[in-house]
Amino acid sequence: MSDTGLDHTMIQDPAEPGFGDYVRLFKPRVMSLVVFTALVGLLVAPVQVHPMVGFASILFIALGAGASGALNMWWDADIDQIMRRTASRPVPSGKVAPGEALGLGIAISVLSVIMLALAANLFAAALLAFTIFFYAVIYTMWLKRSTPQNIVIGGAAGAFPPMVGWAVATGGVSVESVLMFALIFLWTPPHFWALALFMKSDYADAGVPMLTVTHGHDATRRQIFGYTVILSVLAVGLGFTSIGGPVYLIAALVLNALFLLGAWRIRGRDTGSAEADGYAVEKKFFRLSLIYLFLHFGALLGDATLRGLGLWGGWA
Ligand code: HEM
Ligand SMILES: CC(C)=CCC/C(C)=C/CC/C(C)=C/COP(=O)(O)OP(=O)(O)O
Repeated sequence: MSDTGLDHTMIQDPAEPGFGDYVRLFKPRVMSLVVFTALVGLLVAPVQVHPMVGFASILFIALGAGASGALNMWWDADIDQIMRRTASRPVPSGKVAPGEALGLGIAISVLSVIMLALAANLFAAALLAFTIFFYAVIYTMWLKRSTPQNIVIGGAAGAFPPMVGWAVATGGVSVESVLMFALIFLWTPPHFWALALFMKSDYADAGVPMLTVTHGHDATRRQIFGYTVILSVLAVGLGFTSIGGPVYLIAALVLNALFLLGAWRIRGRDTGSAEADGYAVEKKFFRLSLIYLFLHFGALLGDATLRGLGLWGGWA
């Protein structure tokens, strides 16, 4: 056993890993939305950066995000091996050796932070370093296996990227960048717990104390609704700041009405009714959560474009 609790005898000798295995080590699908929120944070900031600086910064943020994913996969290989959804990942399936995942994760993390400091500024780089540390150490190594509040607190890691993007452009923090952080922070519990409702047995088998496992489905349904109410207020409020505008406000009103409706329907169900329709409502809500976040950030870009064209002058 390693200090991660990973029984390496259960993992086959790493066969020749292909390029695709290394790509999967970096959790590209999840990280694509993370990187998009960082890009929006950078583009909606009141200071314009040179396109080359912007491009390089996003590349280094993407590398940092991917590297933190590799560190997560290295540490979690023992539980990923148990869960059906994750068993075929490169480390638990034996395609990439644990030491290689760790080495790549550390090397690329350090490289991404140094390169962001050189391309943009020290503050943005420090924030990226903190985000990587938060996801790989605070969430993955500490909270995930110790508390059902794991994803509430740990979710902060996924919320930092737009602040990093904003910091690339401005070198600092603002009310707007904190509100973008809060949007993702409050979105993470409904996003994840909806999935946990239809994946409970996986986490229980792996001994991960997700809320569904420790407090049951009914409590999780109530929590999803509670977070969605607070999220909706904040999401609409963001529309009245300097980065909001008509595009965002219309999108936020529609998306939050749909999200609230979905959360309300989830709250009104019990395990029996959910099992009867194969968790259709929860699965739909999870898919909607991805569209929800993508469109909120996309709409912020829409208003930034209107401002750039002189078609929208702000609320004041
Ligand atoms: C602690 C916080 C979070 C947890 C525990 C979590 C968990 C998950 C899980 C278990 C999946 C299932 C599919 C998979 O394994 O790829 C998933 C999917 C996804 N998550 Fe999250 N998530 C979190 C935060 C975020 C954040 C902050 C973002 C982006 C801003 C995000 C974006 C996505 C996307 C895009 C997918 C779909 C991936 C696909 O199509 O395969 N998640 N999430
Ligand atoms: C810039 C930067 C460093 C960004 C990091 C962004 C970040 C923390 C994203 C978190 C999203 C994510 C994959 C959560 C999965 O939780 P999990 O790892 O418990 O899920 P799993 O069960 O699928 O492994």
